[in-house]
Amino acid sequence: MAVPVNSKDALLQNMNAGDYFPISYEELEERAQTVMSAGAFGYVRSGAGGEETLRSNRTDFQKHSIVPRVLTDVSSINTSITLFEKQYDHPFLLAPVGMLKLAHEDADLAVAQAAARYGIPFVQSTVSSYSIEEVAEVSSLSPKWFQLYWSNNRSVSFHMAERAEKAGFEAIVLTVDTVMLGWREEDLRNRFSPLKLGYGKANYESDQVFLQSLPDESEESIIQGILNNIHHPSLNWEDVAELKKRTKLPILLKGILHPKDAKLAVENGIDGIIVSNHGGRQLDGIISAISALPAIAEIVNKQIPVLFDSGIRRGADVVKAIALGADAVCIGRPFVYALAAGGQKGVEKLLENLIQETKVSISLAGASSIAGLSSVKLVQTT
Ligand SMILES: Cc1cc2nc3c(=O)[nH]c(=O)nc-3n(C[C@H](O)[C@H](O)[C@H](O)COP(=O)(O)O)c2cc1C
Ligand SMILES: CCCCCCC(=O)C(=O)O
Repeated sequence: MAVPVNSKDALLQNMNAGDYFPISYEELEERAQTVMSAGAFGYVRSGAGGEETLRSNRTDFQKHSIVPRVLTDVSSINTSITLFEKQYDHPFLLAPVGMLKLAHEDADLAVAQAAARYGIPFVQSTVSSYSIEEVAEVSSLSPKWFQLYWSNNRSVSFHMAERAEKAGFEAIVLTVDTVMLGWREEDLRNRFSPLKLGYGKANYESDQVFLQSLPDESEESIIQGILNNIHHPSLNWEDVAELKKRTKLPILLKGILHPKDAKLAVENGIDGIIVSNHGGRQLDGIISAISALPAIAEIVNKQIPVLFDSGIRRGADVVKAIALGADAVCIGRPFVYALAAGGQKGVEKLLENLIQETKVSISLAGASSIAGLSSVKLVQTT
């Protein structure tokens, strides 16, 4: 399958394609709903509480409008970015999403291979459906980062980071907004718990330090052990400092929304941050991620990379987030739905469309590079 190089090629390719594959986020979500169980789909789609934040992640994007420039010669577009001294062709990563077997049997293996095809970093979750080593095996030469969920037993956290480093992962993303799971009404309604179903156990059942902490290695003990480990309300800056001492990899904190925490991250020598509200899945009623971004970008002032997620659905969203100060964005739910709808090929199709739509959006905004987006004007409406 050739990768389209502009919107005309994409249109032709789509016209010649056999089966229709959903293009928009809305169509993808609809398709995913038809192939996933109600519990699994509800888990992916939903947000915490009354889903106010899930909604504002989108509606606040719509409050920012691009004021495009014309006659700027956009015949040559460069969408590459550099993070931690490595260059990537596209300004996006795939956000960590746990328990991907809920969407497709091939889960992380399919997604890692799709991302590899475009040189897009895949961020593997701690609660992934395949282990760190299994993902490394299918994507040995391509960029991948590891997302760490802190564990009550610190030695388990340090050991997971060590395994990721050994397996060739290039950064550690420590998620700091999920010290406990948010109040998720949809899952309560559906009586749905993917952790209890065992979809997120791959990294635990293959971790000697974790296994040694259990009374025995039965399935029941493993699941109970994960549940005990994953609830980690005491996580604090000292733990982060300790983690930093234990790994050579850059560490990013995911889930930063307050400028003071962004400042503390810089002061504590953290290598990067991800502005995110976890896709509205943690605390409901909090600031949308896009509203939090400008003040954080301002305080960080380019000292470390600022990544962004929660609400990216289209190329124009990528333009807006970068114009508001992000260095790169992470894609979440769209790739989960694409995985459910078409496995690895589905994720590839999504990425192709997103790459293409982002290029078109950057060009039509009047810029020709990611750096050029910082001077694209946005106006805010209420
Ligand atoms: C089903 C699902 C599982 C997720 N699992 C994780 C996870 O294991 N670790 C993590 O840091 N974030 C996790 N996230 C949050 C994503 O990394 C990301 O912040 C979020 O999906 C962004 O919002 P969006 O999907 O609406 O764009 C998960 C999100 C979803 C939808
Ligand atoms: C307390 C950690 C459970 C992680 C579940 C995966 C996740 O992040 C999610 O949003 O769901």
